[in-house]
Amino acid sequence: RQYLPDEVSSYFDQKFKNFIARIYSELTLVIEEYDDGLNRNKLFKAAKLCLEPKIPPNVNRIKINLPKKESEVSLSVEKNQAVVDVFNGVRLKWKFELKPAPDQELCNNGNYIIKETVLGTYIPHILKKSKELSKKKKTLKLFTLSSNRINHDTWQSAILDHPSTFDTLAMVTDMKKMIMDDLERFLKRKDYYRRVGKAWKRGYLLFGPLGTGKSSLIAAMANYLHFDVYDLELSSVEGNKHLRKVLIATENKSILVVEDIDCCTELQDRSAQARTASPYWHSPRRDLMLQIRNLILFVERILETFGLLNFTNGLWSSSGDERIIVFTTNHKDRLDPALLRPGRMDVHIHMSYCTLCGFKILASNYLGITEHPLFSEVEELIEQTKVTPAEVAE
Ligand SMILES: Nc1ncnc2c1ncn2[C@@H]1O[C@H](COP(=O)(O)OP(=O)(O)OP(=O)(O)O)[C@@H](O)[C@H]1O
Repeated sequence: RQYLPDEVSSYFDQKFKNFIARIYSELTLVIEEYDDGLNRNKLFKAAKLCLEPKIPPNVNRIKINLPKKESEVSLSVEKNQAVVDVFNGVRLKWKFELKPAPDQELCNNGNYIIKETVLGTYIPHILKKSKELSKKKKTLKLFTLSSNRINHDTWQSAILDHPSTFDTLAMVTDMKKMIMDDLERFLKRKDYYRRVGKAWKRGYLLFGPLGTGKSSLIAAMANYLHFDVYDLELSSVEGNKHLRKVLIATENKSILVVEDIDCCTELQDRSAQARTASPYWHSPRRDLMLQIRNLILFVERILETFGLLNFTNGLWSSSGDERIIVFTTNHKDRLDPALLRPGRMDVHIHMSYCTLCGFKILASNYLGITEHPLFSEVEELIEQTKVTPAEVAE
């Protein structure tokens, strides 16, 4: 104590403690992919993102992949291989393990096991780095529900490579600007939503005839925001419980799309099916049977609508942040008014027939023409007829 300065003695002290810790103590942290069976653990995702580029020299199994929009082959470590990361002089050993699924719900589950870790600094470092990496992410994803009966509540992803942007969209300029401004405002309003006690989400209803660009607009929104898209087909949802499960499994910063919302109940088709399937169809009691069946279908329809309202308003909205939900319909008049009220569908966008402005955008996109002597004639004609942008494009 008399001869050694404090800095020097504490340096050796620390080194000695580290040495002892290395020999005698080993801490294992387990990071499950799902925290309670439903919610994805953000740390798991962050760790996966940060560790993927690290290929240790002694690994003998490496996955290679050439993703769509990329020019370089990407490498990643196979399951059950260890990856070593060094942080502030500490070696951290990560292992991605596949647990045998306790039940089918968690068949994608896995654990990252960390040895010798520094909770206070290393984990925040991983979270920060993963945020930076995901900002740089180039490819968007389109998620659809798995058609496999066993894991029908898991989302399968494909690369979303839709070229539609707000520039290529045939739409009145003011309307485009309104949508872009609305999206921008939504992104900046995290604190506002918190302050007023509302979930940070925005609902859009796109309505209009077939081929007026509803899907193209959704793709343009995804490209503009750089958000992944979840395409939810209501016909593949088996009741409220299933719906809740699949919605909770969606990620933040995403667009949930429910197309053709007016077709979801298929009441007419189902009553027709019920009629043909009925053994009483040719019997004197058929009228009574039909009435009962129709009543059941009516109740079913109410329950489905109720479930839909429930999820737009309740659980879904509180289970994530920065969500956009887009409903599309060709028949706005057929929708339940409760579904249209503000707070559920914040912005109603009418996708209408082609205007001169839209025509000019399409002419420029398809033919590279920005001025033409026939434009004045086109202007007159386009006011007289109803033609969709899809027809003009064709
Ligand atoms: N507003 C538009 N701007 C640019 N292209 C459009 C537009 N509307 C339609 N198209 C063209 O027509 C095709 C079909 O359009 P899209 O699928 O977006 O229409 P939709 O309204 O979603 O149709 P549906 O209701 O049948 O799903 C697109 O691939 C695109 O090429």
